[in-house]
Amino acid sequence: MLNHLDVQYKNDILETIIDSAYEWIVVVNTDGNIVYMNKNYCQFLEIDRNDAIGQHVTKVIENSRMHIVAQSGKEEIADLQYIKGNYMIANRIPIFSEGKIIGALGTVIFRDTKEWNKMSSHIKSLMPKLQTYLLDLEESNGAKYTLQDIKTVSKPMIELKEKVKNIASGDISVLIRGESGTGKELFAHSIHRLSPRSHQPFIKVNCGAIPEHLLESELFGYEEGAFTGAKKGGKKGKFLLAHGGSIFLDEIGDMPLNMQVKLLRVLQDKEVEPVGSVKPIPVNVRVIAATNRPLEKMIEEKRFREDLFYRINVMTLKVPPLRDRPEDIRHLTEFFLEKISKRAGKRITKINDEVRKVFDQHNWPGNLRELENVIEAAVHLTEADKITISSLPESLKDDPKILIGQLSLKEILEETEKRIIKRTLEQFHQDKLEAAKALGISKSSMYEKLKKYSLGYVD
Ligand SMILES: Nc1ncnc2c1ncn2[C@@H]1O[C@H](COP(=O)(O)OP(=O)(O)OP(=O)(O)O)[C@@H](O)[C@H]1O
Repeated sequence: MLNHLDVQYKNDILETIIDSAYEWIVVVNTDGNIVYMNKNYCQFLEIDRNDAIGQHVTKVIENSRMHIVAQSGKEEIADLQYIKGNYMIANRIPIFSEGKIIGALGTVIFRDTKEWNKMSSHIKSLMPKLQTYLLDLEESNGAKYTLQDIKTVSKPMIELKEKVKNIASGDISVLIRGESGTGKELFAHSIHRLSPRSHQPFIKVNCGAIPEHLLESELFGYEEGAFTGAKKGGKKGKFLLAHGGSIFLDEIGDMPLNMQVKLLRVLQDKEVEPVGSVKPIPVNVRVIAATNRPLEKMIEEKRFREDLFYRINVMTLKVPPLRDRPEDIRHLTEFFLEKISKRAGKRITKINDEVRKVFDQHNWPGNLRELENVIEAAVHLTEADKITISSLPESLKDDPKILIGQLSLKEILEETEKRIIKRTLEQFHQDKLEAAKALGISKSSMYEKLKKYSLGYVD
């Protein structure tokens, strides 16, 4: 139980806080009579606090509406109020106790509009600068995408996005797996952006694209004079650039074995040794890796180190291919169509039913990247407001699956055979013997088929 001294002690603390507050504060009861006014407000109004308390608020403060709010219960925020030759910006907030209105609290935040104008123009001038800093930060930080950029209506993808929210804040290594073009990079960016390291750098390394002899200096940097052609002053490697932030090791399955050993050492010892240096430098990075390779099989074949696999694979995210999330095909088609046609300055809003069918039945080996490219090409080829089958690339139209439901199995097989022969002949510049050899059939069999399909190549 609180004793009298405790209550007095708390009251004194509260009184000091309220009295020294920058704002001017007044409290009225439901009759509109002042029950409290802080020291600063009394000084401004040149009134003794004891004289103010008990008086109706309209007698003490010009143009006050406190008594109205203490009756209506409706708050008034940032209202302009003219007091003693100045416009004030006032907030009036009703006070409730046990569900009943018992009065109102009034605060004046800025003493006059001049001060407000000064403040707001200061803020306005700061905004573009802030924007530039944010853009700079984003650029140097390198992580452009967030979870909102990963468009999906598919359940496993929605669950994956949820998983990202749960694991992003931890500092654990994440391995993102999935076919090419499924969106692995978007997930890597999102993890970084949701992590406590989000204001630190995000550095991407494409382990498959950097020539083997340059990979070590790219990753760990080099000292001045480390080799002929080395830059003056040396070069910082990607690990040191990522210090404090995250490093995204894309295509890690393509990293040569000797580099895998060096990478493992860095991850274990948390220090890097630039080429030509003997002094290791401590480094603090979170590792996010991605691959479309079958790492387990590569371990069996001794093409990927098992110890490195366990280091990077503390948590796995498996991004499903587009063909396993058919609901996303339609959703992402709409999304890409809107995005691309807007960018191209066209108004293409519709997609022919036949095109939808082709999309639904296509295998999408290149996943979302392929879908995006197909729509990009179609948008540029289309003059009307609708995408039709004629604007699709041949490879898509050739997919025999689109014939299911239209032809019998025998007819589909024959149609496919015809297309393959035609394409092989094109590849071998109409040389029938070479084409027959490539297809593993005899010369006579080739002639028979040319005749059967009326390909018009029979001599
Ligand atoms: N869910 C999605 N919503 C919107 N765009 C997406 C989505 N997934 C992928 N994309 C787009 O598809 C393209 C490929 O994505 P991304 O580069 O992340 O794939 P990836 O799996 O990393 O491919 P790779 O293995 O070839 O590096 C990008 O242009 C990306 O913006």
